[in-house]
Amino acid sequence: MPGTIVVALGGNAILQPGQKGTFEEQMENVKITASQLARLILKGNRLVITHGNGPQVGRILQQQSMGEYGGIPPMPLFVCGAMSQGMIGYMVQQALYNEFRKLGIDRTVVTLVSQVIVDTKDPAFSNPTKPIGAFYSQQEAMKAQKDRGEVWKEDSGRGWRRVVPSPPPGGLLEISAVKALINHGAVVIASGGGGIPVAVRDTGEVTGIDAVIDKDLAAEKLAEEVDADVLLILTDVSHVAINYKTHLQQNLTAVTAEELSDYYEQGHFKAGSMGPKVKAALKFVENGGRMAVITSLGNALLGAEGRAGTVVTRKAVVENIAGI
Ligand SMILES: Nc1ncnc2c1ncn2[C@@H]1O[C@H](COP(=O)(O)OP(=O)(O)O)[C@@H](O)[C@H]1O
Ligand SMILES: NC(=O)OP(=O)(O)O
Repeated sequence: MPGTIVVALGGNAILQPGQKGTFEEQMENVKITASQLARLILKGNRLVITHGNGPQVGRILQQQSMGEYGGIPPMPLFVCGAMSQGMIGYMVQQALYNEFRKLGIDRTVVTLVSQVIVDTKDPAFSNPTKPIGAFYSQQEAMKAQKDRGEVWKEDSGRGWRRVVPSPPPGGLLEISAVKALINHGAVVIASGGGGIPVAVRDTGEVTGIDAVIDKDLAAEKLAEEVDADVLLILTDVSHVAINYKTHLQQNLTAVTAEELSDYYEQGHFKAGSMGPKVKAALKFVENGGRMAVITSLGNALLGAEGRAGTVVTRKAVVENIAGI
């Protein structure tokens, strides 16, 4: 059944672990992603796209400190977030334009620079959890902690990454523009990297604040705002698993919000990776969304129909093809 789908693209859809992160590599990944997304449009769906920026915003931040060599002032983390929205939005926008042209789809694609309100008093500011940038060895991580006072953590058995504060998303300032563009028939790319974190000051002005919002939690908010039928979270694993990376690992296919919530409480999903995806999926269906799906990019088409990946509904109504 076609409907409005909010698609949350994981960092992997844009930059895969082990890749250097050149423009060409990222563009190639984005082209593969775009061909999947275009097929969702061909099936009659309306798409709102959001994306992660963890790998990119960390690299942009590192590039800033390299600039100091020539006396060029570095930009703060929240500006790096804005840069990452422009960079990734541009790549997705162009790749979709070219894919639509090939397939004879007549749709405008628009990227919106999006600001998301956060609470400066949130405890997340004193407990960094969001991994950004590339993966490093433990030795390199310890050195960065000592030399630069940064916080680094091990990320799901894949290596060490810098972590930064990740407060929960509040409202998206540009939401009325998102809605207007959807109603106009455009494919909208919004709230990239979870949105640029901004705080409302006493004067009522908003200003940027150093943090990286989780894109899955921001995607859920966006999905509620645009009254989406499906929240489709695309990442680098085909399923959410319980007892992940143990000999008892079991992939979840069709699961009710109640069951998934129990697994969440039991601590099966890591903070900073699968945890927020599960939290976003639960919130979406608990607040009335038809279905939330967490799966890999290659499963996007079947996933959008609840026929692949981990499919979360309020009640077990979806027939899931186990194993895909
Ligand atoms: N219980 C789990 N089931 C599946 N994957 C998990 C689980 N816990 C942690 N992960 C990790 O979560 C990763 C996906 O999260 P993340 O790297 O944040 O994705 P993305 O950048 O695509 O948003 C997977 O590659 C996997 O290593
Ligand atoms: N902002 C964010 O959540 O990015 P990733 O999904 O790339 O970690």
